[in-house]
Formats: sequence, C-alpha cells, structure tokens
Amino acid sequence: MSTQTRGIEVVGALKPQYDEILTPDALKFIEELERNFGERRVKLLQYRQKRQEELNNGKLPDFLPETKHIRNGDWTIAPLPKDLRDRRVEITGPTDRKMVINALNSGAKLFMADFEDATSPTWENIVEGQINLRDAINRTILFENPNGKKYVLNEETAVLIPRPRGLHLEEKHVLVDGKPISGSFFDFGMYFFHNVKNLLAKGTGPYFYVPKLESHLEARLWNDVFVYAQEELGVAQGTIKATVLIETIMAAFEMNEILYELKEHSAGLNCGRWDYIFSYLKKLRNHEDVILPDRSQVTMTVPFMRSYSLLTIQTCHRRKAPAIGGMAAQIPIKNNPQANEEAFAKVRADKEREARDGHDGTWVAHPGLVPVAMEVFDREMPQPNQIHSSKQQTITVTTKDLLEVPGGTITEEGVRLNINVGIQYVESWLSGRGAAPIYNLMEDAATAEISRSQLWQWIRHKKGVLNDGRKVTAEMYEQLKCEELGKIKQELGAQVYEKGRFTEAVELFDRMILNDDFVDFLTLPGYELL
Ligand SMILES: CC(=O)SCCNC(=O)CCNC(=O)[C@H](O)C(C)(C)COP(=O)(O)OP(=O)(O)OC[C@H]1O[C@@H](n2cnc3c(N)ncnc32)[C@H](O)[C@@H]1OP(=O)(O)O
Ligand SMILES: O=CC(=O)O
Ligand SMILES: [Mg+2]
Repeated sequence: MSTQTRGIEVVGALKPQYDEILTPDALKFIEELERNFGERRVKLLQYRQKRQEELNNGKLPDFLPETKHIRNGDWTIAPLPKDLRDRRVEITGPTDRKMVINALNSGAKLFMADFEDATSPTWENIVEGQINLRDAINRTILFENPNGKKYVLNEETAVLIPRPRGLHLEEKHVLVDGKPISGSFFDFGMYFFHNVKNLLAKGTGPYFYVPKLESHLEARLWNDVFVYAQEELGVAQGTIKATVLIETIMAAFEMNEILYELKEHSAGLNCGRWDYIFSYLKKLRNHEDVILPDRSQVTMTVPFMRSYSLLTIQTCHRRKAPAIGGMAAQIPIKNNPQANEEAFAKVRADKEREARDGHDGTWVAHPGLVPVAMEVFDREMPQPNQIHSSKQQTITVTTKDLLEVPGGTITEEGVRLNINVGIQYVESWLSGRGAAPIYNLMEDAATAEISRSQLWQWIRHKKGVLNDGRKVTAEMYEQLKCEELGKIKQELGAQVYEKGRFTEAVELFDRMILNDDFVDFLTLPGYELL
C-alpha cells in the first residue's frame, strides 16, 4: 500500500486494555484531527523558527502592532462554568494510577493531570494515562500498593483538567500515512473522545491546560481544534474550556491576543514560571547582554519575573478571566522537621505573594502542600476569585520590564547543581519518570531545561564568569561533570547507578551543552531514546 493512503496505524505495543482507548472510532477521530490540523501545526512550528532567527539576529520580542486593536478593545471571555470559578489550589502531577487517585483526593480544587512537563511520554505512560483518567471520570479507578494499601476515590474529588503535550511533540507510535502524529492532538483527542459525554453528565466539562504556546496563532489553532472536536461529537460550542500557560517570553507579549482567540473556550491564563525562565534564556540566547545568574537566584521576585506575573493578572482580570499562579519547587522533606518547615515557609511566602498580587489560585506539586496553599488563599482571598478586583489595573508593564536582565551571580555551586540535577533528571525521564524529587525539590522537564540552557549559555557568553573570576568553559563543565557523576554514584550506590540509564543521559546532556546548535527542547532528542 502506498504511504499516501495508509490511514492511521498504531505501531506501539498493544497491552491489556489498550484496545479500550485505541478503538477504531477514537482512532478515526484522531486521524481526522491530524488530517485537518497537522499541516498547520507544522507551519506554526516553522513560524517559531522564523521568529527565533529574527531574535538571533538582534530583534527583541515586543507587543505586536497588528493586534493593537485587540489589546485596546473592550471585550471579555465567555462566562466560566461553575466548577472553574474557584480555583484557589490546583495540584499537578503525572497520570500514574496511584497519583491520579491521590491528587483527586488531595483536597485541591483542581487536578492538572499532566502529559507534558511531568510525564516522560513513553507509549505506556501515554496510553495508560488515558486509561487512568477515563477510569477516574467513571469512578471505577482502583489501585493496590504492593504493601496491600488500597486506593479509591473520595466522595468529593478535585475537578480534572488534563494538560496535553506541547505542539512540538509527536506521538511516534501512531502514524497517519506513515508519519508520526501530533502528541497534542493524540492527548487532547483521546481524552475528549472518550470522556466528554461522561464529564458533562457528571456536571463538569472537558477542561484543558494548553502548554508552551508561543503566539496567538497557536491559540487560534487550538481554538479551531476545539470547534472541530465539539462539532464532530455533537457537543455545544464553547463547552471546552482551556487555560493557557504563559510560559514563553513570546506569549507574554500576546496575552490579550491569546485570550481573544480562545474567547469562547478560555478559562484564563497560568504563569508557568519554569518554562518561562527557560524560554527567556532560549529565545534571547544570542543577545550579548542577556544572562541569568544561578538558577536558585531567578525567583518570582526578580523584576522580569514579577513584571510578567503582574501583567498576567492585569490582562486576565481586564478580560474577566482567572489568572492562576505557578509552582514553587519545594516539596515536603521527610525525616527533617526543621528543613521541612523551611520548605513550607518558602511555599507559603510564594503563595502569599501570589494571592496578595491578585492571582485567583495557584499550583502545588504535592498533596502535603495543599493545606499550606489553601490556608493562604482562604486567608487572603475569602471570595471565590479576584477576577473583579482592581489589583494591578493601573500598573504599566513595558517591553523593557518584561525583558529586564536580572542581577545576581554565577557560582561554582550553581554550575555543579545544574550538571548534577540536569543529568539525574534526564536519566529519570529516560527511565519513564517525568517528575522526580532531587535534593528536596520537584524537578520536571521545565526545570531541567533551565539547567541545561544555563550551562550552554554560560560556556558561550562572555559574561559567563563565576563570582571568583573564572570563565565557565567546556573544560570546566567536563571536569565538574566527572566530579558530580562520582557524587551521584556514591549517593545512589553503584548498583542503582549501573542499572539506570546514566550513560545515555550523560551523552544526551553533553550533546545539549557542548554542541553550538541549541537544542530546542530536551524532550526532542530524548524522545528518540524512549
Ligand atoms: C514546571 C511544571 O510544569 S510544574 C507541574 C509539573 N510537575 C509536577 O506536576 C510534579 C508533581 N509532583 C510529583 O510528581 C511528586 O510530588 C514528586 C515527583 C515531585 C515527588 O514524588 P515522591 O517523592 O514520590 O513524593 P512522596 O514520596 O513524598 O509522596 C508521598 C505520597 O504523596 C503522593 N504524591 C506525591 N506527589 C503527588 C502528586 N503531585 N499528586 C498526587 N500524589 C502525589 C505519592 O504518590 C505518595 O503517595 P502514597 O503515600 O500513597 O504512596
Ligand atoms: O508548566 C509550568 C512551568 O512552570 O513550566
Ligand atoms: Mg511548563
């Protein structure tokens, strides 16, 4: 058969229950999504490249002149469904069976079930994630730990809001006419196809987070996908509600436009701080004056991060949309009450800043942090949200504010930590775990992107100089890497280390640091190894 007419094929392994997700009708739906929108997705990725080339040649991101009328216009998004009006605490996590139950039972208002930053997109994780979410919606999800502990859903659970993969990722186990399809369309399409009717019957709806957008034209693509999907399945237009992550520097200049494109389908914006830092580095990597200090110093209170968060609040509320905050990386620390309290205090301070600034809710990475964030938002935000508050409505955030290079220092410790944590994370991702606790912090694809981008930049940038005066170089990287690998081996034990995928992780990490060509996403070459 010619590759032109092969239709849709599943080339991934078919394990028990996979046929319940990969049904002929569901696959047909996915095939149509790919046929109708696949080419546009590829063109939009090429547009990203074009804009990157312009930035590489010295241009700076800015508000678009051609959409000024949208920024100045008087419009709002469509009213929100009842279960999206109070989003004070949202828990996030991968779609593992046990974690899905734990997250839904955590006491958070929403659960962002993640096929993106927190998931290593192995075929098993992707299809089983769909099985788990379907079973959660049907309330048939059960899990038993090896120790016999049984997991079932509570009577009251969080509202489910999955996050499909970003537009750059493909699903190589499903082909249309011999070519891998979009991971976004697979994740969105399968969830929507299998669950929309049940979600509506239960009084909730098909809600999504949309990650890593770089322009309002990408939001327009998603909107068209939603319109098409609703029409195909006979669901009223405007039923889907999507919260877009503002987690690229380009999107920060198009917040109004993104909300406008999705108007009928919008549930607001979220500050994806970790990818945002990565994007700032990536997009401006060739700019002589742009350099970031140690990762630990790039907090939400440095001027360019604070400007972005305040602009998100201002923009959302002007459009009557929720502005959700982001993820503090601290997680509970076992067996050390003092360190645990310090971690909780950092999360508390982060959530206080968000609530006081005007955010309508926030993210936590762990069930243990739900009460911490809940207490802050209950205290600072007695009403369901702050959409109607006047906070930030009179501020002016300029292009200069959004691009301001922060101060700070680059230290040997910072270089070591980026190497150590980056390699450990890549090994975890290659082993199928997309979120990992490393040195008491949550690490996921977005945080690892910062680590490797900083190393790439510090080696090449003339200001990539340590606070003791030494220039960061490829040779320094090699030497510190050997030492850090020794430490990792000692901490994990030789047996665990040898059984892991450290050799491949180091090769991949080296490639991203030592090659002059900047790798767009670590998950792209990584996916070739999954
Ligand atoms: C940049 C961004 O995109 S942020 C959003 C993406 N990132 C994430 O979503 C990360 C979410 N967090 C996690 O995956 C995890 O909390 C980790 C990997 C950071 C830490 O995991 P662990 O070390 O296993 O946590 P820990 O051992 O403390 O877990 C204790 C219990 O809480 C559960 N748990 C921990 N985190 C979560 C979570 N996010 N959702 C649901 N349950 C969770 C564990 O399953 C475990 O349950 P059990 O006691 O029934 O066995
Ligand atoms: O997706 C969230 C982020 O911070 O990145
Ligand atoms: Mg992200």
